[in-house]
Amino acid sequence: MSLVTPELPSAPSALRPQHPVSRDLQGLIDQFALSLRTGGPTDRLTVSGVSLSSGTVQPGDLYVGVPGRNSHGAAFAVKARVAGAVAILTDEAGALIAAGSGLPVLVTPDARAALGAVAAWIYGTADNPATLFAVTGTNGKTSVVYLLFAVLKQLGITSGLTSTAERRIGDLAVTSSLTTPEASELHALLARMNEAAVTAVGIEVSAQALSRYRVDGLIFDVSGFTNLSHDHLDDYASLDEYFGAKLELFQPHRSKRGVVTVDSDWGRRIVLEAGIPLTTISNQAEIPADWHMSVVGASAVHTEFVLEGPNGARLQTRVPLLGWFMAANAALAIVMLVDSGIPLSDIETCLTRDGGIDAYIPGRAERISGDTGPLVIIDYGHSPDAFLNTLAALRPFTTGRLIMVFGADGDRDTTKRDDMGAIAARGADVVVITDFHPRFEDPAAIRATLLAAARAANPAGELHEVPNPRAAFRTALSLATEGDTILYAGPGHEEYHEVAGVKIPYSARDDSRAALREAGWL
Ligand SMILES: CC(=O)N[C@H]1[C@@H](OP(=O)(O)OP(=O)(O)OC[C@H]2O[C@@H](n3ccc(=O)[nH]c3=O)[C@H](O)[C@@H]2O)O[C@H](CO)[C@@H](O)[C@@H]1O[C@H](C)C(=O)N[C@@H](C)C(=O)N[C@H](CCC(=O)O)C(=O)O
Ligand SMILES: Nc1ncnc2c1ncn2[C@@H]1O[C@H](COP(=O)(O)OP(=O)(O)OP(=O)(O)O)[C@@H](O)[C@H]1O
Repeated sequence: MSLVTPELPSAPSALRPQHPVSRDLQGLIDQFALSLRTGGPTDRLTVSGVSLSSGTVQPGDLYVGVPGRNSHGAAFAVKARVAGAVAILTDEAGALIAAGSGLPVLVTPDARAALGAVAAWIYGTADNPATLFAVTGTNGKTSVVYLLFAVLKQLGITSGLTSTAERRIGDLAVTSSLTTPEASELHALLARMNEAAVTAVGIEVSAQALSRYRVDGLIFDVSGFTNLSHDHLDDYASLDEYFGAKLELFQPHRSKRGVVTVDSDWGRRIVLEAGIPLTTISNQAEIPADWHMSVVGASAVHTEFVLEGPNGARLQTRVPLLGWFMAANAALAIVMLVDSGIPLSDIETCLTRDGGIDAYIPGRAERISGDTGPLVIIDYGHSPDAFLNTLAALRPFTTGRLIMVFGADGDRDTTKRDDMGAIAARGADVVVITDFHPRFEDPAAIRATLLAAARAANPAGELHEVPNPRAAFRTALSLATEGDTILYAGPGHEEYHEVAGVKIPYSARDDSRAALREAGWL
């Protein structure tokens, strides 16, 4: 039985503490040396929460207005007041915009930079009683956070997580929007977790979160690094800059200690440039590291591995997930737990009792098919490296043809598309190119780029272009038979397809299950 089922209840109220705090607004002004520009007296006002968006303001909130790509948040001060905000915190430019809003206007030089500390003060989360784990890297963050959660549950420890897929407080699940919540939401969530007696939290930390102060006001107990490869070059000028954002997690103002995968030059650079004590882990025997993971057995539904560490430490266990990289993610999670003070022997005892890690990770190398028909895997991979890894992981379990369905998302890093097309065409026998969140880009142009790259990489390869994702999957299924594998990469756990600003309901998991049933395979 899987540890976590996808059908858990969704409860947006779980993102806020159930027992709201009440903080004196004047105390906030004094604590952060804020200047009061306009508005009425503040001496009797209290604050019970904080919000970065007028759309999420709850009565009693401090509304924080920051400049964005489209507008200055201060422009929504009236909306925030109507929703119940008691004051606005903003910058000098915002103070001018919010002057007539009827809210007391508190000014600080950079309101986004102040948000984490302010939210921690309001929610009382600065000295968090829970053990805080952070995970960063291009691929594997969500998986490691879920694996931490799973092992903690098997150890009997009530834990929480924030990830691209979900926020979790014990068994309660809430759908996520951002990978790492804004600081206002993160501290509210941690306060809610404290109420629920959560004693360990896994937090997925994107590079964007580090660059945008989203994890300010916290110091992580143990931070993990998976890997770094081409992604997000729409946000960063170079891979070096992207790396620099992630490196910050391994400095003393962010984390107490770290566990770093040293299989890449990027991991080895963290070892040289970090300012905190580090433990190293490698998935390759020849690379020197404190811990080594090696895969000792695999099927299409599980991966068995051995983890060996200092002083003869050794653990052999399995994950109910496909691919060496899931074993690497599990090994990283286990070493992070050991570095937080949990004895390896305790972990071994419960994993042996349960026959391995009891984890379910929505949309990550997730098997959709049953016992007959083609093997169907839905995966959230949308970077060249993720394609490379999942295709390589699936090949040994494919006696027939490996069919890959994928697209590239619009309004995101366009420079990775050539590699995505080329890797798919070289690694799969049949490629079906479809649309995947074109957003405001022309979907036909995105497909044309992928098709050209795929054709150039493998001129003799079988290529199909099917714009509609539902139809694309059905095309793949019509080409498949027993022994074949279909890898549908991109949508993972997501429940919508985003076209020109509209989120059209679409679950690749549900739809591909339906298609398998229509074809008589399920
Ligand atoms: C590019 C970027 O970082 N955008 C973020 C930014 O939005 P923006 O600059 O477009 O904001 P805006 O629309 O100009 O609005 C300015 C301010 O007014 C507020 N506002 C706006 C309209 C309104 O009616 N009321 C209101 O209060 C907004 O909340 C915002 O604070 O500020 C918003 C909140 O303040 C963020 O939610 C939003 O993240 C968007 C959704 C985003 O996609 N971010 C990406 C880059 C991201 O962070 N991705 C990583 C994942 C990386 C991975 O794949 O691993 C992540 O951690 O999620
Ligand atoms: N350790 C790993 N090394 C390389 N590829 C991986 C690893 N773990 C996962 N992947 C691939 O990356 C995809 C995304 O995995 P996951 O969601 O865990 O990563 P992520 O870093 O959280 O990405 P995102 O923030 O976009 O969700 C997986 O579906 C798989 O294809």
